[in-house]
Amino acid sequence: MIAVRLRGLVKRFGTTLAVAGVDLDIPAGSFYGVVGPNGAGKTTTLSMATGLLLPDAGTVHVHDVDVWRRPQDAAPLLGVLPDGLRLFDRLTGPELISYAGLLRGMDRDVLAARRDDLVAALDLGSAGSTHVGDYSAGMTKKVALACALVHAPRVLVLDEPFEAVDPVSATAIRGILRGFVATGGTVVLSSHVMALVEQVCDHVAVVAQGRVLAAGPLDEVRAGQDLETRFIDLLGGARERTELSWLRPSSG
Ligand SMILES: Nc1ncnc2c1ncn2[C@@H]1O[C@H](COP(=O)(O)OP(=O)(O)OP(=O)(O)O)[C@@H](O)[C@H]1O
Repeated sequence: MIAVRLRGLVKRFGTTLAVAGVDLDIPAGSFYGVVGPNGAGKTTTLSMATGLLLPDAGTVHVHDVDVWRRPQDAAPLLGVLPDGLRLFDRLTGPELISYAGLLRGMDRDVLAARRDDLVAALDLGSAGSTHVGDYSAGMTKKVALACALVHAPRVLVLDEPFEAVDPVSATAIRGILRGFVATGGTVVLSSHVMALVEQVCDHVAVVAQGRVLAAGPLDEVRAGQDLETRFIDLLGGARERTELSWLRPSSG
């Protein structure tokens, strides 16, 4: 069963072809990593896959629901942690989670119980009545993740979920995501940290210049190498380094 099916996705920004025809099948129950260099088109692809950015061409299906034709049916299936998300700065973390649940039309009692569970699981309680606008980058990531989880979606799409998150919280998040996948959920995440992708993901897609260079089960894609080496191979080898000869304290 396919959880997310992307076909022929294209997006241009002016003269920049950010996504140049992406086809991808993300199996249900997989922990899927999307990796690629800066500017590869990961964020643009995930934004189109989750109904946040209108594609110029192509289709997106989440559990056979066409995201762009039936957004109301697709929304309950999806939990999204977008890149650079703007949150309501004047709410506390728990208020923001409640707000996300109310927008989803959740029952208030169910919502209150889940909000408390999420605050405990993601260690957000220590922030007390601090407004989200005053949160650290890692705390912001965690509260945004809580908002993506509160309605118990079937597919989670997370843009750089571990960025700026401390190791203790990262372990907690990994545990939550692994439990979600173990019970039939699907996680799609983008990351620059190959070691993390190798540790948590069972499938991976390598994206560059808006195209998928390789995709499938992790072991197939890395083909006996570690993911970082394979990634650099796929991208045509490490770029030649420009020597910054002026940046040598000893030469001055
Ligand atoms: N709103 C926008 N307007 C103009 N160009 C954009 C916009 N969003 C993305 N781009 C361009 O599209 C290309 C793909 O960007 P995208 O953010 O999808 O890459 P990414 O793989 O997520 O990169 P990173 O790893 O650096 O976050 C880049 O060339 C970027 O400059």
